[in-house]
Amino acid sequence: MAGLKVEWNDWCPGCGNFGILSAEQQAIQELGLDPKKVVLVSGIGCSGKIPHFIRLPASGVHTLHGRALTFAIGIKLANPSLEVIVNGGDGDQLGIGVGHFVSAGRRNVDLTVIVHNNGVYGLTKGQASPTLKLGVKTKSLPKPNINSDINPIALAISSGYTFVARGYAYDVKHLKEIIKKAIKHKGLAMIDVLQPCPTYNDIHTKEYYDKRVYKLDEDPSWDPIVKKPEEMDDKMSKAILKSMEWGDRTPIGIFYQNELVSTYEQRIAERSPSYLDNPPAHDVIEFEGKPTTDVEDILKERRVT
Ligand SMILES: Cc1ncc(C[n+]2csc(CCOP(=O)(O)OP(=O)(O)O)c2C)c(N)n1
Ligand code: SF4
Ligand SMILES: [Mg+2]
Repeated sequence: MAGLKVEWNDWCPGCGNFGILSAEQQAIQELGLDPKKVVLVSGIGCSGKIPHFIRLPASGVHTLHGRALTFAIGIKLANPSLEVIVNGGDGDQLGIGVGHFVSAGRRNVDLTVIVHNNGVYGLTKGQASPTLKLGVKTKSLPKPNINSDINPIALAISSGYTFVARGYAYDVKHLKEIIKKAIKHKGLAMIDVLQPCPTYNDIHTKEYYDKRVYKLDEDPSWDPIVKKPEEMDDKMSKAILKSMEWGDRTPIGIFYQNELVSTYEQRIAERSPSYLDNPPAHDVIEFEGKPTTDVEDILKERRVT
């Protein structure tokens, strides 16, 4: 899908996805990234259409439901010089894909993961997503939600994500700044974006969030950045506690950031010194239909003696 220019868009009027798309596009441009070195990887859902709708000559892969993160990790590890951004719904990443979401934290691959948190399965007409709270009844549910919810911020922090933030789709300027920081962060970044779905979620609307969201960065005492290893437990606990604030006052901004943890790419490079200069994507794997890769050569550096 490299360089695809799409002039249409079929999101419903007022959908929060427009704000996310705009913030993401502006973040890429303001950081001065070469769009040809940016890859957007999405799952299945309304949110999954971002790689089609972006107006930049970036590459995009619209993958399978719940599997965007696995494709993204593969792309980044094959070619660490690419900037890889994952876009997926709350159902995609915290329902069917939650196993990948959790285990990705152990590796800390240098990626940005954006969760479009609308409380519903938008594309399939409004079933409850994993972020909808117990007892809440959105308009296409016949009865109130029978399941408890997942807190994406607390889950990401406890899984090992090293940049964890929340944005609001209707505050594009603020969200853009968070996306820029997440992209610049060295390690696995997750942004939980409050994304109104005016078609199926009549509870968490723009009017609902406009009254409730407040910015963490406006509180001078809030410092989410881990600067010394001994601060880690305290900052993690404070961030998780803060993520439990919900309802009348809902915080947005950076909850936790820690660049003291090595990335998976650095860990591989320690074992295979040529990895970063000569990653797998540079290998010529076939010539005139015949494989050129000598597996013995690749395995040499990894041999356990
Ligand atoms: C393996 C698989 N299971 C189920 C589906 C059906 N399906 C498509 S999108 C979707 C949920 C979409 O919700 P979410 O991930 O929250 O994205 P949104 O549409 O809200 O952006 C489901 C269950 C599918 N496409 N593939
Ligand atoms: S169904 Fe909801 S999430 Fe999907 S495009 Fe419409 S408003 Fe957006
Ligand atoms: Mg959803």
